[in-house]
Amino acid sequence: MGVLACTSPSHYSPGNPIYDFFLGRELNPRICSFDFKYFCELRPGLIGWVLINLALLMQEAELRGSPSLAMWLVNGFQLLYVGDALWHEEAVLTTMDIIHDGFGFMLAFGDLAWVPFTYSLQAQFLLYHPEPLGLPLASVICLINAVGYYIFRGANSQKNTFRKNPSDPRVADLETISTATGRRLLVSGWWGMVRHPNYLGDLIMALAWSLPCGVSHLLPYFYLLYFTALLVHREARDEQQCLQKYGLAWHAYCRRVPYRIVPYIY
Ligand SMILES: NC(=O)C1=CN([C@@H]2O[C@H](COP(=O)(O)OP(=O)(O)OC[C@H]3O[C@@H](n4cnc5c(N)ncnc54)[C@H](OP(=O)(O)O)[C@@H]3O)[C@@H](O)[C@H]2O)C=CC1
Ligand SMILES: CC(C)CCC[C@@H](C)[C@H]1CC=C2C3=C(CC[C@@]21C)[C@@]1(C)CC[C@H](O)C(C)(C)[C@@H]1CC3
Repeated sequence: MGVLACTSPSHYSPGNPIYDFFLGRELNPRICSFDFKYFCELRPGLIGWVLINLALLMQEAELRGSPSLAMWLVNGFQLLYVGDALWHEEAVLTTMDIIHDGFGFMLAFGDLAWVPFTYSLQAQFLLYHPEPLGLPLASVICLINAVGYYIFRGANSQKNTFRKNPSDPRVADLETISTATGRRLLVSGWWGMVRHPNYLGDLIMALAWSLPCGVSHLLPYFYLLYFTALLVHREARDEQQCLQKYGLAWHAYCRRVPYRIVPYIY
């Protein structure tokens, strides 16, 4: 990839071939302006995930006459998530994958295979294990998804708006801590509640995607379990990077906002 790239800095490598294979050597492999990592992060995997879900919904309609309410909910929630990612496409440029991680096995396999085939597990499960779902429970699940989405979107938009233009009226009144790099850290609003409010919203949505499948089987909860492990690990990596970037200011932020993801728990 390094040979093909026109302008790609190398990703930090400790010289360990397994690490290099997993996290990649190139940070942004490109052919001129075509950035492989940026393209793969959003387009093929996320669109493939929605198409697989839709195919499963249509197959259920063919098998049982019409798609079940549970199948509609799973399709609707995940379509909202993917639509949101594509609508806010430029926000992906500030994620850890784009800024820090190389385009190695983790992201290539993760984006192109893992996301479409494992993130559609709930819809696959519903096709083989139909789950009757009444309107009251469906409404509660919709509410859980709406709360998760509200936190996820609110937190991500607040940070992105602040990073783009700190004097934007939507964020100008928020309290901040100055750092030695000149960048400021938000300490009120969503980012004053926990240090990763966007992860909290994402996890609440993950729960809402599994609940329509009932509680008789662990399989539909695979995403929630995997995602919790991924975000706990990701949060620890991000803390390390922020500590390196912001030093004492990061310590001050941690004292001011002691919880990482879940208020009063973690
Ligand atoms: N569905 C999925 O499979 C996955 C989804 N996600 C989602 O992707 C989104 C992005 O996640 P990710 O890239 O991990 O991390 P974040 O979007 O949380 O970004 C972390 C960065 O934000 C900045 N930051 C941290 N605290 C503050 C603060 N108080 N004020 C201002 N800036 C701050 C720091 O960078 P700097 O200061 O340099 O700007 C830090 O490195 C999340 O919503 C996550 O849930 C993530 C992984 C997988
Ligand atoms: C193969 C391994 C076990 C794990 C691979 C991890 C990857 C699948 C994830 C790492 C970060 C991701 C993000 C999204 C999808 C999953 C991967 C690639 C994301 C594009 C999903 C949609 C969101 O709105 C987002 C914020 C744009 C996400 C960015 C991080």
